[in-house]
Amino acid sequence: MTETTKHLDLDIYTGVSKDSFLTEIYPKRRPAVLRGVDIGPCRDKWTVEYLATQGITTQVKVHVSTMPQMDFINKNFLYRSMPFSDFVRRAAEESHMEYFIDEKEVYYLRALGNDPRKDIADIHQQFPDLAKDIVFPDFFEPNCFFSSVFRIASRGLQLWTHYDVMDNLLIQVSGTKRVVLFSPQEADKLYLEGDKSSVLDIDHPDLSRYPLFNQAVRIEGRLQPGDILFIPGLWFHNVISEEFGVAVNVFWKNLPPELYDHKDTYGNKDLLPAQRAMQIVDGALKALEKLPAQYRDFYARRLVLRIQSKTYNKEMGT
Ligand SMILES: O=C(O)CCC(=O)C(=O)O
Ligand SMILES: [Fe+2]
Repeated sequence: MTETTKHLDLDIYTGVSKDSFLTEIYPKRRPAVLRGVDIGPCRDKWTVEYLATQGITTQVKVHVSTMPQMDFINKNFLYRSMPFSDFVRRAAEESHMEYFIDEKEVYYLRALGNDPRKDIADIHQQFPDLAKDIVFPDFFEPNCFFSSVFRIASRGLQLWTHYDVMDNLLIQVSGTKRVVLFSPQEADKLYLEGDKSSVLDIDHPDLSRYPLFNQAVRIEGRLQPGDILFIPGLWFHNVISEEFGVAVNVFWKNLPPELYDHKDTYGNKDLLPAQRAMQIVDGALKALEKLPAQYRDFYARRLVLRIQSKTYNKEMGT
């Protein structure tokens, strides 16, 4: 980290009830750690030994990486399928007798639906016995529920900075995690490729390639077992599992249902009006191609100014 990095601590709230969440925390639309909320018996029950007795016949598709920092640009990971019980054992061990790439490889599970193209991840469907051990906070209307996703990581694993479109409660059941978040308003400093930031090493960014990165305000904290991290939709997050860790996150549709893409099984496809706007911008860029470079540059700047003056939310300072 260089000196120019602006860093804030994540807010931590204790004694959170449905009422205090909805009146004091949720309306701020800022990430927050909720500490001490009842998450059910999973906290004590979900040891490696116990989890490894579950899901012997349930196949999971996992990321297998040679390096803890997963790289979606140079693809230093593979996808492999294995029984859930084997996966848990492997993710919890430091060195493997059986491996795909090398004995020190690390693993990450982001659970999927039964048919990943059509079905949405829901631990009640894929892991009904384990689902009995976890209680989701009743902070949103049950009919807004979208998915519940097992996230299990080897020690050291770092998930790249990305955003999801729905509001999210990330329930950390075991293991500690370092989380870094950036406001959606920092998007222009994050060098996005779709929903991900191409800056993989957020602690030592290559400033010759990503000169603005350290100007983004980072909000940082550490999740402990039992903590719940509220991640408002569009907030960027980067996660390092400091230990083998088990988490479940719950996405819900916090906006009217017709705004969401019905083909989205992950909770990360852009909202329909945003998709349409991006297609229209692509059309505008195509139209500008007919102009010589100097003119294209000028009208592109005018377009940017027009978009900024008509849409940027001036009240939302970071
Ligand atoms: O904790 C993790 O493994 C990643 C969490 C995440 O990306 C999410 O809940 O959306
Ligand atoms: Fe996410």
